[in-house]
Amino acid sequence: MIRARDLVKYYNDFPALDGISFDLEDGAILGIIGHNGAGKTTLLKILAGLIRPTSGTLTVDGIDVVRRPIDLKRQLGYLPEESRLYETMTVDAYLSFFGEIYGMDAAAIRRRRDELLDSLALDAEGKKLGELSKGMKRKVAIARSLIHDPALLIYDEPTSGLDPMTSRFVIDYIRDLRSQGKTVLFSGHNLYQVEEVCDAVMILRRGKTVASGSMHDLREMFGSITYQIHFIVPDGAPFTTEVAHTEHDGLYLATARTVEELNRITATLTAEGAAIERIESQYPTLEEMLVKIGK
Ligand SMILES: Nc1ncnc2c1ncn2[C@@H]1O[C@H](COP(=O)(O)OP(=O)(O)OP(=O)(O)O)[C@@H](O)[C@H]1O
Repeated sequence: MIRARDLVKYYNDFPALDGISFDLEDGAILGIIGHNGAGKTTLLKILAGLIRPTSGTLTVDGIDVVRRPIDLKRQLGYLPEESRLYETMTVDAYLSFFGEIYGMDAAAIRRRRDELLDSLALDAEGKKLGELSKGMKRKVAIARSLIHDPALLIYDEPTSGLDPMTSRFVIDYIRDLRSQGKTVLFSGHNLYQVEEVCDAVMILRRGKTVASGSMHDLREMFGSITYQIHFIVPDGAPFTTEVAHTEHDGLYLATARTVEELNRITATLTAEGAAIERIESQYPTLEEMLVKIGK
């Protein structure tokens, strides 16, 4: 369980984070989104114990991360926004090196490394890190974050710069990590992916949380569902209605904002001789929410 209270981070006199609080249960995925410079990386680095907040408290499973960041290391896997890999090392040597840092024995390292390379579909036999594609490098960095089988993963823009296929693979992989019981916090600019995979989303703006919760909570917060009522009217029949609507090539469309309004409109239209063709629910997307919030 992560418990953050009133985290503040100043870079000189600039408040990059300005009072962030949240709780996150084990085994959940939290997506952190916001415009460039909103404070996502700063928050993730604090959560990973890499930088200290100017003030505020943070505990992960009872460990005080601000006071004892080293104690968190064993159960934490961190993927930086840009991971610098040791270009001349092979993948095997690189992952072994990090396994050793975590005190794993050679057999355990080999087992875990093979398991990870297999699950990440990474075939880099004998290749040096400097010879790998961007997608392969990202997968190596993900394998590195998982070598010691940590319970908490903090991923800064895990799919940034990846092609759609690799990006999808990484998102599915993150989903699998949750099904293994791991807790994942990640930042991203691909809002569709965040929306798809996260149990909870936090929207940052200028170092503050402007909204957070499940996608359901956020949709409610940002103006809930609208219902689009598509209907047709019998050929040649004169059709007049009080219901506000648009018409294009014989296809009519009316919009309702509540279930009550939806029921009222469909009843009225039907009584007036229209046939309801279909009703579509429309939710505000994360992208629309970010646009609404502004920079
Ligand atoms: N080491 C630093 N020294 C001074 N200012 C910094 C430092 N790191 C970040 N900042 C500033 O803090 C603010 C938040 O930066 P941060 O990298 O956390 O944002 P972000 O939301 O991750 O942005 P992006 O989406 O572009 O990666 C920005 O205004 C940035 O310029």
